[in-house]
Amino acid sequence: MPRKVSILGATGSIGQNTIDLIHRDLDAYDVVALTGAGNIAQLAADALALDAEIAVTAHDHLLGDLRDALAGSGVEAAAGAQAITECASRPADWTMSAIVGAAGLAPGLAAAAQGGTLALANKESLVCAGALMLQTASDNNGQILPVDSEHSAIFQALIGEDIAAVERVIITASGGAFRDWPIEKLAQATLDQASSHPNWDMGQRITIDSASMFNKAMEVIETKEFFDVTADQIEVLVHPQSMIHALVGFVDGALMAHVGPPDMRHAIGFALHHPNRVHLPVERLDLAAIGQFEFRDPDDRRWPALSLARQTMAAGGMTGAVFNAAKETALDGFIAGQINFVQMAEIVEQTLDDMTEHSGLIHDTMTLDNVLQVDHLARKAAQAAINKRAG
Ligand SMILES: NC(=O)C1=CN([C@@H]2O[C@H](COP(=O)(O)OP(=O)(O)OC[C@H]3O[C@@H](n4cnc5c(N)ncnc54)[C@H](OP(=O)(O)O)[C@@H]3O)[C@@H](O)[C@H]2O)C=CC1
Ligand SMILES: CC(=O)[C@@H](O)[C@H](O)COP(=O)(O)O
Ligand SMILES: [Mn+2]
Repeated sequence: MPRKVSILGATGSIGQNTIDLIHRDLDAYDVVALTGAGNIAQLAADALALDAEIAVTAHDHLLGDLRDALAGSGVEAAAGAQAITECASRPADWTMSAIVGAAGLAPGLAAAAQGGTLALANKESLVCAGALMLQTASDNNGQILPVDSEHSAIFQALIGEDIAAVERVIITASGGAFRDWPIEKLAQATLDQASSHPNWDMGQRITIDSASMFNKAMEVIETKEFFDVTADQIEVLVHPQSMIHALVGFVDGALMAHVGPPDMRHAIGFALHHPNRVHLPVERLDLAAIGQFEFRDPDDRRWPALSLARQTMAAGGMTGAVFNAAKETALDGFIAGQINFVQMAEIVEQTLDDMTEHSGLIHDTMTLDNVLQVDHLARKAAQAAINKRAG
């Protein structure tokens, strides 16, 4: 029986890598839903090639273009955030959650609520609402498998292990585009410079987050939400080669490292086939040619995002939604040229402080509505902080 699969964020970097794997063995899958936003040509081409049930764009004004591209094919077309959430709730055995940003939260929850396996690349949904995501999957006999490379690595290192025997979890960070820049030059970093990753080929937003270390800050929170470990057990280690993705340290002193090339088709393929391991089309590392692995401690002055993540975890409740919304708004501000690279962390810090006036809401019950309300207020506060600096 072919497996029913859906891909949310199909036109992006993770989505395209997922389609690459599915394409190689198309008879094994029935594609239910593919979603995208602005890239209608890609969305339509993939929906046709994979014979999807439905293709959905996030943008209402692009529905006509999508309908035209799919005319006569039998593939349904739809548009809007609501339609994405609706298609995510259609029965599927396996769903890839790879929309970028908090926009992926409601569709991810809808997919988790219909049971099946949710392969989770959208780290923002764990940062904003980790407990809700996990509870929703477990209430509906579903499972969430991590796709973020570090979290897939931790998951793999923990197979057959007792979590009580874990002493620490180390996630690696490439250091991003400005790893070796003088700190005093960072305020002049341009959008182009920040949009280039030394090792990974990814979407623009996560690439800039890697340069600011906000990606790793999110991943520290993601680790705490997904695995049964405390914030104090999570460490970040700069590893410029991005070949060791994470290490788990056990009480007997052993460190289990996950090593592989920087190619997301490993983590995606692992989540697609778990609990089996199948042949995947990724490079095999030649360790003798690599010669050595390099490590350093992260510098808090260069990457203040890491201590902001610690502050966020200590504050608890829905502070993760504040952190994520502030980070997304600050990133928009940097992309739009309203603030400089260094000011992104300042905006997040100020938003965390300003949002303490909503501490009642932040510590209320975690529901989708409450998370979205926190997200909305935090975006407003972050935008106000940006406007103050810009004007
Ligand atoms: N790329 C990577 O290697 C990794 C990514 N991740 C995470 O996976 C997620 C996706 O990242 P990545 O693939 O790089 O991102 P991309 O920017 O490449 O792709 C994002 C996807 O989301 C769609 N999209 C954008 N805005 C919206 C919206 N408002 N509503 C619905 N869909 C939208 C895009 O559509 P369109 O392109 O048509 O506009 C595209 O399909 C992120 O959460 C990221 O942090 C995690 C680990 C590694
Ligand atoms: C591929 C992946 O998982 C990214 O999240 C990666 O971690 C980004 O690289 P950085 O280590 O530079 O954040
Ligand atoms: Mn990662």
